[in-house]
Amino acid sequence: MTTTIRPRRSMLYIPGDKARALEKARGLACDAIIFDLEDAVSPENKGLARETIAQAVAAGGYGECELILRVGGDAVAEDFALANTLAIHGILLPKVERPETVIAVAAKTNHPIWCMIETPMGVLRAAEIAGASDRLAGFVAGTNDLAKELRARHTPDRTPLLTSLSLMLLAARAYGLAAIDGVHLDLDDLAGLEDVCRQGVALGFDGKSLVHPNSIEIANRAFAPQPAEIERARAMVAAWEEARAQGLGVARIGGAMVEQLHVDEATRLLALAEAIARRAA
Ligand SMILES: CC(C)(COP(=O)(O)OP(=O)(O)OC[C@H]1O[C@@H](n2cnc3c(N)ncnc32)[C@H](O)[C@@H]1OP(=O)(O)O)[C@@H](O)C(=O)NCCC(=O)NCCSC(=O)C[C@H](O)C(=O)O
Ligand SMILES: [Mg+2]
Repeated sequence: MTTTIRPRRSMLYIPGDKARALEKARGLACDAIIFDLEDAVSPENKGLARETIAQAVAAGGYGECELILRVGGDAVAEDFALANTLAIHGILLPKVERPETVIAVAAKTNHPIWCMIETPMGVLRAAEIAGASDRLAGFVAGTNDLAKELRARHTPDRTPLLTSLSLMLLAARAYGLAAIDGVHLDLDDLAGLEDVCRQGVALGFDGKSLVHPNSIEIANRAFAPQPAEIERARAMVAAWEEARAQGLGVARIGGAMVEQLHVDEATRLLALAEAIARRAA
């Protein structure tokens, strides 16, 4: 069995007023682009950013990339007006703290909705937010705002953020939503980026939000199923089919017991690997 699955290993933010970066992104291997109208754009450049994004999206050339518009800051009504004219795959709402925000936005646009969880209230109400609308596609962690609001430090192991990240993930998964990890601050620390990507995978995130092209390859590699995992998933499915053919409800590979739930996860992993391979081709 193969299920439809969309790789979201790498989501690259691009400030909406940076025409050169929007152009460069056409040749990048990220799974998604977040056109930013919030924190990365100064209030005086918001108009320019809207125009630049509109031209870039109309010109196209982003291939299979999922295109998402982050609205926000001042003049948010104009951001929604723009979103409704664009051929994009979703809008991202910053600093969501209550389900009513999602419900109100669902009435304003037909695009799938993503929410940034990046405040203490957003984390505490993540489950209510996740269940607010069937138009919700996923959560993106805003670890910078979160650290600021918590008065936490950015430590290499991210211990101060783990409770918030886990609560956000629990809520996302409870409602079948995607979950994307926050950005890595130090652009030159690629070893550190690799470590936090591994941590994000272990926590259960689907991918990582990024601010620079130099981090795409690392995120793509980390959030893709690893060769050993693919091999094991195939072995699991084969062992399971053999067991089922004998009327059994449990199988064994090596020292490990295999039940339906393990096969479900192996099947998801294989579908993700296939989707990534299709994209690379
Ligand atoms: C961080 C940057 C300001 C660094 O810019 P710069 O020093 O100019 O980068 P480089 O000279 O190394 O750039 C090399 C080339 O790569 C292109 N580039 C750079 N960044 C991007 C990008 N994000 N997307 C596409 N292309 C990019 C440059 O144009 C150069 O190209 P070329 O001309 O061919 O050499 C900059 O990277 C940047 O602006 N990044 C995005 C910042 C951003 O969007 N921030 C907001 C989102 S993060 C956030 O808000 C988190 C969240 O809300 C939270 O709370 O945690
Ligand atoms: Mg933020």
